[in-house]
Amino acid sequence: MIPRFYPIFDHPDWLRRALPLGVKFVQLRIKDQPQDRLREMLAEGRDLCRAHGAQLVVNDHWQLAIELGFDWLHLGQEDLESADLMAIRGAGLKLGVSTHDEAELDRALTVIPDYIALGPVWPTILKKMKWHQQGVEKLTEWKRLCAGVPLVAIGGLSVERAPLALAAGADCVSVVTDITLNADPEARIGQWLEATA
Ligand SMILES: Cc1ncc(COP(=O)(O)OP(=O)(O)O)c(N)n1
Ligand SMILES: Cc1nc(C(=O)O)sc1CCOP(=O)(O)O
Ligand SMILES: [Mg+2]
Repeated sequence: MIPRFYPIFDHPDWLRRALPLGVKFVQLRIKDQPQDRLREMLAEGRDLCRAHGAQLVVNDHWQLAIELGFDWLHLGQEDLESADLMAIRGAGLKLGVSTHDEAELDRALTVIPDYIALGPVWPTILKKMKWHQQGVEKLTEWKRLCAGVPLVAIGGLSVERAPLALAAGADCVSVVTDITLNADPEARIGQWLEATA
């Protein structure tokens, strides 16, 4: 089973702030960086997480996840199209997969993922998406359809909404802007840890 709290950050500097507070499962979601810089940032994140006994999930960059000896990878449906799943599994990577509708869930289940993410449960301001808001009822449905695969709720989560997502069936709650746009991110992470303990 994965930890219940799963923040996502776009720079290892965030890990320097979050890991000492007790975050144990975290994603680096880095877009639009040159390959060399990306490699440096991921390696830095890997070393920071190892030093704190935390698990780091790499978003998107499956070749670098293999090259840098990561344990976890997250792929969306489009990422799955081009990823070499044999190589990913051969490297021992655990795999999380995004889903937004039943066709995507069916596709995700074929790769025997280590978690499935459903989103956006609430509207998100982080990125433009085809889906507006899935609602917590869909988490309950997904929990049943996931047949034992851990379920991650993502999209518009906040400290206040996290208990609703967990009560509806999510095993884990994932979050970006409720932390990164907060005036006091460290204090907000503390509230998240308390709400998901
Ligand atoms: C935990 C988690 N869930 C969903 C996503 C989204 O992945 P994807 O659909 O590939 O979109 P991008 O994040 O790559 O823009 C995620 N990263 N993490
Ligand atoms: C990266 C991502 N993926 C989503 C999905 O539904 O697949 S929602 C999302 C953004 C999550 O950010 P916030 O917590 O700020 O809403
Ligand atoms: Mg992706």
